[in-house]
Amino acid sequence: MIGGMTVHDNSPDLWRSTFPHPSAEGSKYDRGHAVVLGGPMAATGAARLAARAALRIGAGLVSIACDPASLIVYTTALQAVMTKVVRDEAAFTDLIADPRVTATLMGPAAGVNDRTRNLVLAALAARKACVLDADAITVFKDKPDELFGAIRSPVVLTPHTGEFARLFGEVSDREASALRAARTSGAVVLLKGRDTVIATPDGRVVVNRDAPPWLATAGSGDVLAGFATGLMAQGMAVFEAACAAAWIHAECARAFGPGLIAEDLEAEVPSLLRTLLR
Ligand SMILES: NC(=O)C1=CN([C@@H]2O[C@H](COP(=O)(O)OP(=O)(O)OC[C@H]3O[C@@H](n4cnc5c(N)ncnc54)[C@H](O)[C@@H]3O)[C@@H](O)[C@H]2O)[C@@H](O)CC1
Ligand SMILES: Nc1ncnc2c1ncn2[C@@H]1O[C@H](COP(=O)(O)OP(=O)(O)O)[C@@H](O)[C@H]1O
Repeated sequence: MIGGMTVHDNSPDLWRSTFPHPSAEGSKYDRGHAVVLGGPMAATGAARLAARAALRIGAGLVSIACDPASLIVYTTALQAVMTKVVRDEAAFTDLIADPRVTATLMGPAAGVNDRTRNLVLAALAARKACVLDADAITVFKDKPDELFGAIRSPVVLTPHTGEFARLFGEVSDREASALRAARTSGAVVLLKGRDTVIATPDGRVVVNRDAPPWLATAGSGDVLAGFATGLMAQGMAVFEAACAAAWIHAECARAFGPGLIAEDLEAEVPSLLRTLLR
């Protein structure tokens, strides 16, 4: 108990019973379809990292929704991840209206502009499981209430400390700040750092402690967002998916060791999954 809050340390005991297991009879469609918003031509890496992470963690299908100009980059750089050209908000809304689309990820290198803002609002209007990271958070810095008012479905916000401050004010006590933010926004808030705090609007608080320092590397947060999205796409509840993603993310970094770059994280997933699914 800290300051009237009960805070649990993250461990598979908290979420293993709801971790998605592929069914023997199922097809890829039974494992969910995640749609990741791609960044523009000059900033495709973050969405690519996230999309591959979502696939690696078990989503049956992952598509990157991209503008026509950047299609060539995504299609040549990715194989198992699919690409869908999205010219405008209406096309994005149509894409995610497919009942087989089960989760969306918005924000990694999307750009801080009206397009990102409108597509985030479109994603939230679809009322599907949704992860909002990076620019999907920053783009609402002047109008956080507009974002909070649009959150009516299972949503995870994954800010680093700087992004957190843009919506909620400076972080003081990390657990109390994350809990306050979850209550204010109506979303699960995953506040990243060495100790990552995951808090829900109904008062649950979990801390994933002592991630190795080499996890603080460019693109690592994009991989984390992809893990959470891939788990939610498979139907895992939003809080449990956020906790599982944070735990797996840190364990992948621990397993790889120093010298890690973001691309290395997903290679550690299969051995962790073998243990978790046993
Ligand atoms: N390979 C890629 O294409 C990558 C693209 N990225 C994208 O680059 C854009 C900028 O991302 P940034 O994460 O630099 O964010 P921002 O540029 O939005 O914010 C960074 C600023 O926030 C402040 N800050 C405070 N606490 C911080 C913390 N704990 N970690 C980081 N910054 C903190 C610092 O003043 C820092 O200058 C985003 O669109 C992001 O998705 C990054 O994800 C890195 C990898
Ligand atoms: N000192 C630290 N020790 C361990 N992990 C850290 C530390 N600082 C940040 N991290 C982790 O590194 C990741 C960085 O994510 P983020 O800030 O979104 O970077 P990016 O936008 O480059 O992906 C987060 O998962 C965070 O929890």
